[in-house]
Amino acid sequence: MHLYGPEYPISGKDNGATATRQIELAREQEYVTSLYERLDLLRDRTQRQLDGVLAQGGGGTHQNRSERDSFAGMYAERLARLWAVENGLCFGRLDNADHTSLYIGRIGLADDDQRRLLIDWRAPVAQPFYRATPASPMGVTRRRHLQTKGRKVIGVDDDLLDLDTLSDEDVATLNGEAALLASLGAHRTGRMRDIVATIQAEQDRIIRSDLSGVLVVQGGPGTGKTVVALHRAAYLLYTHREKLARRGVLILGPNLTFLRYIEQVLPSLGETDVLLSTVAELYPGIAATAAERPETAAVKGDERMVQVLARAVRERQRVPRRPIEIKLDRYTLSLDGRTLEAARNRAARSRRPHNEARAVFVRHLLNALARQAAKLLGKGVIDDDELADLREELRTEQPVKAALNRLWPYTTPQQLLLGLFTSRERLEYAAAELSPAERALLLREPPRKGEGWWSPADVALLDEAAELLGEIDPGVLRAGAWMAEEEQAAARAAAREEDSMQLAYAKEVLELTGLSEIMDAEKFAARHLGDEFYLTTAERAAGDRTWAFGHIIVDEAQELSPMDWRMVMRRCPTRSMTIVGDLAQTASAAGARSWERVLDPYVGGRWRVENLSVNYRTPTELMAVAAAVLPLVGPGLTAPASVRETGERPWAASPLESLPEVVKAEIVEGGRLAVLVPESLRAELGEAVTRAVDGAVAGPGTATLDAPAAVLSVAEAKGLEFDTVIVVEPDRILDESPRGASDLYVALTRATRRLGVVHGAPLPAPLAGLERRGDG
Ligand SMILES: Nc1ncnc2c1ncn2[C@@H]1O[C@H](COP(=O)(O)OP(=O)(O)OP(=O)(O)O)[C@@H](O)[C@H]1O
Repeated sequence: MHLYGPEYPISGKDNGATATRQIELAREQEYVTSLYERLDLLRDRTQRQLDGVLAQGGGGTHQNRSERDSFAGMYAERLARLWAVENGLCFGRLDNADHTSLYIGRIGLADDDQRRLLIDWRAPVAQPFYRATPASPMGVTRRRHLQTKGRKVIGVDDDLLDLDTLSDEDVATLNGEAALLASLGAHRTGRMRDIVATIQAEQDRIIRSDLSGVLVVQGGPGTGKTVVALHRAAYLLYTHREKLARRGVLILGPNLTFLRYIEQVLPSLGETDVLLSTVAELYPGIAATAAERPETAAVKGDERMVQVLARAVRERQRVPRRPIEIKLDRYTLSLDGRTLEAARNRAARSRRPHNEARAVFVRHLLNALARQAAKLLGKGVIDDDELADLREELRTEQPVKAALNRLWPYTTPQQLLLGLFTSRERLEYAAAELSPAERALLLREPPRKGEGWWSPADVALLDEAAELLGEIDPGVLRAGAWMAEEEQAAARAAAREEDSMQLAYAKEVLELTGLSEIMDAEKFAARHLGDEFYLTTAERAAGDRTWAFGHIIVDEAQELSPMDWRMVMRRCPTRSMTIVGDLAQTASAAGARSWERVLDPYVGGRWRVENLSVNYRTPTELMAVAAAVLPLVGPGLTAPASVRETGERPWAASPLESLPEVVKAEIVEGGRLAVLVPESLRAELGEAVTRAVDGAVAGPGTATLDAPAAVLSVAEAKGLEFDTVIVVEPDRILDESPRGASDLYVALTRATRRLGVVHGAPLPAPLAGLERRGDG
């Protein structure tokens, strides 16, 4: 039963019931108004507390300042949280069999006597709001959804769970599902919304599942995997705040547009300190934006690259068989093959990474050189102290330093990969297990000025290389003498950029906290940001390659390559993870085909899987078309069941040239529209549509989220949804990649209302039966 407010007039057939509903609405309004009054009061109080701290100014001891800053940070954060929950503060009520009622909302509120006024949706007592059913009412007689607009209650919608305990009047005001269906039928805005008011029972189980261990959430398109994963992040932060606030939560998504699409969900749930990232951004300081062929990315993602990189590092440690000479002012020293080999073996046996094992290698050789020098100086037998003195003397000699650098060079991950991928000889040495064709895919030109060189698939390789190479002593790194000249310039430029970023951040912090009047941003940056004092956990984690997160959520997880998984697992030694994906949607050639193969190497069968089976996005009529394509993806796959019908039938139109006109005609229907095209036609069709249709935008980029019409490749539309989708040349989408069938399935499942196909080439068999529209 839906109780409509004045903005939703209902038929006047039953005036008695209408009056009852109006009274009911007025009652709820009264309560909701009192909650907002409480919220306003808390905001005022917190603002005053913040003002009080800020009024103390910037003086005092370091300890005073740091205490003040952390109080200011705490109050500012609390204030931000209180402001974030303005919309939809309270969205539900539970009536219990013991005649008590609880109101459920985005945060918990209590009065000054600690009486609960509003329960946070994540609290255990709120669980029945999402889980109770007539078969298992969990002590609840009625679940009520409150619809609000601003601070006004505009509708009330009830689920009856225990008929016997309700009065006749109550029974007259009951219904279910209206809140969910109203939410699903709404126009899309280009940004994902939270679903806190309408979480379904199967989703709630996942959201509240244990923090520890690996949880796989498998589900077809539109089953809410992403939105559930985000609510799970909010739930875990609420329930394990202490643990997770320290170590942080990382959410990985497939691309930047997707991250922009989901970025408002957590703040709307009052959680701001979560790191959203793509795999391509996981190596601090590297912007991995270069495009490359999918076949190349597949080779880079292959597990055999572990061996390739290990051998590439060993190649840097090769020593000559012939003796080498080191000419000093007073004498000439020499190192024979055997000594070099012995030093190398000793360093290798230390099992330290390359840059750290260098100390072992160097020490061994310096000892050999010092003994030789003693002999040449006629010193006979020398003791340990004398040996040490000679060693240190030799260490500073330029020719000795040069020889050691040649024999065991300090190496950064960037240098290792650059050296490997730009040299046929090095590739042949290091990548023996790859076929000549695979090696050819890896070989490439050195970087050109102003051109991005690193691709997303390189990031996991850089990370692997960083593990094999280890840290370079910061003193050595700062001196930079071991770097080539252009690298030194790049390092200096990076340092300058970092400084200006810190300054910009300092200004932002000061403005936010109202301190800008009394504190100079430059001094503030020097004092606080230098020691990372003011950074949030997520910001600190973003800048640290070795950060270990408290929990990681991987969305569209089927796309990660084995090398990506190695990197992600290194970021989460406790293996507390939520892995969200759909194997039927795998597009990347290096992506997953089974969760066992992905996870068993790391957690040996100790992972649990939850399935989501209901599609909340795509109506039945559209899902039938997508389901027909599923057998092309693989045998035995089933499509999720849609939760609603719309009566809108999918259609097909020709010729291809009619596309701009078709888009113009469809755009009139309102909402957001996407034209999903094969990669090879993207430029051409993007141009044709944007020229003809006002406001249309061609991807990639986040501007496509806000445009009324966007032309995108299927990869760019991953994880997104639109009111209307037009899929172009499905036959070419199928043929264009080894996982073309998955791509087509993804494309056909992006619409929430309307679906059309525009084609020039014949339609693939599963789509041949589509209703024709206006063929010319
Ligand atoms: N309980 C719910 N109440 C309201 N809306 C919901 C609910 N569950 C899911 N939705 C909506 O359904 C749509 C699909 O959700 P989501 O994008 O999370 O699905 P997905 O499984 O990640 O899809 P895909 O794999 O196709 O990317 C979103 O608009 C989401 O808000």
